[in-house]
Amino acid sequence: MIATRTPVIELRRLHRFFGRTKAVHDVSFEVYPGQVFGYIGPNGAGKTTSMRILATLDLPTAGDALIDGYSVINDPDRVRRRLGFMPDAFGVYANVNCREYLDFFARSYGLRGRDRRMAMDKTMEFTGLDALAEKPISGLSKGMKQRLCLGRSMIHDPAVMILDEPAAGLDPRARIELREMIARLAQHDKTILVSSHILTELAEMCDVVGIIEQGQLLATGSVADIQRGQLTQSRVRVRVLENTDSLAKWLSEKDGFNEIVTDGQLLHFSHVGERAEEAVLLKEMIEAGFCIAEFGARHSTLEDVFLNVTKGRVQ
Ligand SMILES: Nc1ncnc2c1ncn2[C@@H]1O[C@H](COP(=O)(O)OP(=O)(O)OP(=O)(O)O)[C@@H](O)[C@H]1O
Repeated sequence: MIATRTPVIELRRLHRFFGRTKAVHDVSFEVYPGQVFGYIGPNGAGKTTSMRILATLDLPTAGDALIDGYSVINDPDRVRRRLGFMPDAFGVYANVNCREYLDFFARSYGLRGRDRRMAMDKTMEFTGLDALAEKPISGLSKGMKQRLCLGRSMIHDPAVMILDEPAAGLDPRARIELREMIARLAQHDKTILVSSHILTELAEMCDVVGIIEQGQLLATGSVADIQRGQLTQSRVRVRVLENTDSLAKWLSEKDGFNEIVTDGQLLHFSHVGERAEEAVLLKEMIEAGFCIAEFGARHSTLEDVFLNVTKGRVQ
């Protein structure tokens, strides 16, 4: 999706303190139309607190949050109409089937007559729940309950969806299905803020990520942006046509290249530093007379980035 310049979700120096706990401490970021923003952090990082403020369920201690330009403090009603919130806990409703459950939320959003029926049909079809319309909620699997919860948060066709740890507790198949649904929502021009501590899940579905810990946003940007902004650890693999041991000795005399292992024509080593240093190293190897047939580095995954960024700061 191509981002335009007006953000749909905006956090402006958001703070929320509970006594001495700084649950959210000076967090600012923007999400643009059609983007999927991954909000990543360990337990207790402040994700739910910020999302609850965006959903107008709590107020900030300082700062503001805006949906489509409307402040959660000054214009909560307008915010609610534009926003669908999927909380991390599914509300329990005894003796209600899927259709009745969605119908209740459709009516709560003021949908009447034909509009309500159309919204129900669309939501059931989107979530794949049409076959289970008459099934009591108590008999649904966790994955189906999550679909229903997603359905409830999109019944009024909001432009913005806030999804708090939607993948938590799902089996792998249900996770894949959820991921596909989120991708389809983005294709329908929804702007999505989705939280998780399951990092690899978000890497595949998000355009942008923000890493939060102890209430503070440590990094935002695309995964590649975050990697560029810091030193990364790489495992480099080199194939040299001859003199592998000489190359290993030559390399061991340089700073910053460790865990050197040779295996026939192959040489592996670790490198912590800027990516550009590896390109310089390759040039130096060739200039030193080594016949390099292959040179490649294994890139960090989002999980690596997360671990790197939050290193030593997890609560
Ligand atoms: N109502 C509250 N009263 C007091 N402290 C709170 C309250 N809500 C949250 N906190 C504290 O604020 C911090 C942030 O919590 P929050 O639930 O936002 O984190 P989270 O990133 O969503 O974590 P999780 O993944 O565990 O849901 C935690 O230290 C939590 O104990």
